[in-house]
Amino acid sequence: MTALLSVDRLAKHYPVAGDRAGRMLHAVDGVSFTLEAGRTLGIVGESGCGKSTTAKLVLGLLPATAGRIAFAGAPVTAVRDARWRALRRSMQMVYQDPMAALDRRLTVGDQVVEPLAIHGLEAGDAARRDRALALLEAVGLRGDLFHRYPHELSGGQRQRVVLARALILDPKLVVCDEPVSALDVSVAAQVINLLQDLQGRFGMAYLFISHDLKVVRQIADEVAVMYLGRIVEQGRPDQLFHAPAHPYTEALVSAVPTPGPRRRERIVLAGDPPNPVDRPAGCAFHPRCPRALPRCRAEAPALRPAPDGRLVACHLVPADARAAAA
Ligand SMILES: Nc1ncnc2c1ncn2[C@@H]1O[C@H](COP(=O)(O)OP(=O)(O)OP(=O)(O)O)[C@@H](O)[C@H]1O
Repeated sequence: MTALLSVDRLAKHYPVAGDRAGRMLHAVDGVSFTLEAGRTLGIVGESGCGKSTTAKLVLGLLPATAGRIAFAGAPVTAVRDARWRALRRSMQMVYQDPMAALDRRLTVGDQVVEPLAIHGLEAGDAARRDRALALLEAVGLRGDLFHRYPHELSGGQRQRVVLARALILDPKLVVCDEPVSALDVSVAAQVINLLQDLQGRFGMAYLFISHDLKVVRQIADEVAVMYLGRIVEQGRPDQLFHAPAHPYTEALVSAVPTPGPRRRERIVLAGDPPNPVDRPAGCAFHPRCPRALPRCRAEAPALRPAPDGRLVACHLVPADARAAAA
């Protein structure tokens, strides 16, 4: 079966402004993953690890330095031709700040139907209105908000409008970049529930980006942990939460408060993430790793399957013997 989205050794490097040595910033540095139709892949990691850049590359909003992206079997590039526009209909984006995504001068109803006009899919006025009302209902908004303006809504309501607007094109993939980070905890939980409900109803896949492991755990079928432009661990949320294998995942998980007696001791990592211009030699995590070995300073670990099927890039984690022999 062909994956809906397949990303192969994707990289995005930026020249460092004014750097005489011609050094490059490695924002994304060889990321590979696949996402099946109707599933959710979460991407987590600290600020600056390359999550948003990965999202923009997947959507064809930025040209990649290297690597390949295929969506429904067709290559994704950032060349804005007719094929790109057709692909973009099937891939929608939901950002952190709904106010920035909405046009202050348009009513809720007009915002929701606008993508139909942008993509030349205009039906009659009545049909568009019915479709918008159905989507407002699907995202849990009352029809009487149709004539309201974004500033008259709460943050949670605005994010629901953004979702209705994304869904009117019937996308196969919705890239959600920190979609609930700007919302209060209880509203964020409602929006996460709504996202799950909408996926059950409409069947789209989510690429769900967040710095918040707790949120990703709730929604994702699979989680990829990024560190300095690379995936360091990828597996099911329960695997990563109950027994994180990479010391970086372990530190992230230890920072998530858990109720009850099984409280973990929080692992505080030394220092900030290193600069992606001066990527440390060997494993990029070794300067902050509490368990680094001499080998970690010299040799970059590959992302390999562990015996339980997850992928881990760490010299401390034994590889699956079958995969190692292959
Ligand atoms: N246009 C650009 N030019 C140069 N460097 C960039 C550009 N965009 C991003 N970067 C750098 O690439 C790295 C990855 O950035 P990115 O925004 O993808 O990270 P992120 O994990 O999404 O972080 P955040 O959660 O803060 O958005 C950072 O070091 C960032 O400064």
